Amino acid sequence: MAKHSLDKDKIKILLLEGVHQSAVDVFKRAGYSNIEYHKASLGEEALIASIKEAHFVGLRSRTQLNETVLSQAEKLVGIGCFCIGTNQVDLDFAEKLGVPVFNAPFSNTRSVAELVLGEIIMLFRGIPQRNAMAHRGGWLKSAQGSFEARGKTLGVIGYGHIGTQLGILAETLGMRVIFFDIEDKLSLGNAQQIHSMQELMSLADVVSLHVPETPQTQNMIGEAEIAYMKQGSILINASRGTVVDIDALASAIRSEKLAGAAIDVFPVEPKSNNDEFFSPLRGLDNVILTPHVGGSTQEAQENIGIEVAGKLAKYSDNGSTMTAVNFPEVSLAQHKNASRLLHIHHNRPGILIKINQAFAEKGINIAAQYLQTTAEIGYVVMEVDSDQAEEALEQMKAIEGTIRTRLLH
Ligand SMILES: NC(=O)c1ccc[n+]([C@@H]2O[C@H](COP(=O)([O-])OP(=O)(O)OC[C@H]3O[C@@H](n4cnc5c(N)ncnc54)[C@H](O)[C@@H]3O)[C@@H](O)[C@H]2O)c1
Ligand SMILES: O=C(O)CC[C@@H](O)C(=O)O
Repeated sequence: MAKHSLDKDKIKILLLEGVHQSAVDVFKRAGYSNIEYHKASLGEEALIASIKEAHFVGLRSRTQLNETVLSQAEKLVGIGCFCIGTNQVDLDFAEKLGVPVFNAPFSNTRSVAELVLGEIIMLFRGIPQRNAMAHRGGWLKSAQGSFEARGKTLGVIGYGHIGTQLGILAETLGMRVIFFDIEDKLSLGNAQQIHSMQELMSLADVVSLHVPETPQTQNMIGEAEIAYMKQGSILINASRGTVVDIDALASAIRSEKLAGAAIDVFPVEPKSNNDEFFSPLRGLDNVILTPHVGGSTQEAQENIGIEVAGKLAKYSDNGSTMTAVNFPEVSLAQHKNASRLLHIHHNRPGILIKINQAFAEKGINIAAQYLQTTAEIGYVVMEVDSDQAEEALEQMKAIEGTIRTRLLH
């Protein structure tokens, strides 16, 4: 097991939003016992108080790691988003601080695809409104507005990990699948790429959104886009709440332009299960409202816990940053018979030369060296003899442009 310049029991790991026990198990197996665990997200004040002493923080989609919070997190070494989305973290600011952000890009994608498939069937059959009526004592036994999914067209917007899996699942029901993506994508099954979103929306019986939150996807579906959709079609959003203009959707449901919708994500979501959920969609029986649970299955959460905790423990133990979303990616095996120095710096010309010069002047032998950069920062990993490591660390710290350094024995 790697020795650290800081003992492992002094490394504080802050876990928020009830991340799965599998994450705690991974950290404990890796020797990290100083874990502060919270079942819910923390308000900004409490978050700042807890994150101040934390070396690693793990969160899901509710916690906002903005500039104000990150500025107070002076000891922070790494961030783990125990989900796919990373929009809740100010990634650029974290990068400037030299803090890599990791996520779980695949682990819950099947869960989302399965939920959406189920919603497609339910909405085509008009089940949400029949269910709601039955709960109120009504009885809506009629084939009116009730259809099979077979033979209908599914339009997927954002044909990534979720969109592709949904497409394959929908084809097994006999649906025709078309998709729109800003990238040219390999079509799986018989799916067909459509190069205009407007055209896709006018062809599909059900449109399902699977795009990330970006400036381009902000309110991507509003009144004008809904107007292109087929009369009596269905809209599903399990991506991010900012993608759909909810007022426009509510009025399309009321006017019966759309026959139904399923929405899992909202522009403003309650901070905890004890807070009230407000939405213009409340009370519309043909809209399935779910509390951002697309990826919330036992299978997904357990796998995410293992994946993200594993990435954080690895970065802590040996400096590996593979799959970090805001940071130069370096894949490193465990170091043996040497100490490893990690140097994060502003990406300016000549820094590596300066480090090498400083080491040469002090007679520090470099056993291995790795460098990766982004436009903003550079990440150098060096291996030196352990008896020269402290001296090497001092030399590195003195280099102009250094953001932070770490020493792993
Ligand atoms: N509801 C949930 O619980 C839940 C769970 C997991 C993921 N998500 C959300 O779903 C999103 C998609 O997940 P994924 O794993 O499929 O991501 P992904 O990155 O694999 O796929 C996203 C796709 O969207 C495309 N895209 C990006 N911008 C676009 C645009 N403006 N127009 C059209 N296409 C665009 C990309 O090229 C990519 O193919 C995530 O970003 C996350 O926000 C929600
Ligand atoms: O678990 C969560 O809170 C977020 C789930 C989902 O939106 C994701 O981004 O993976």
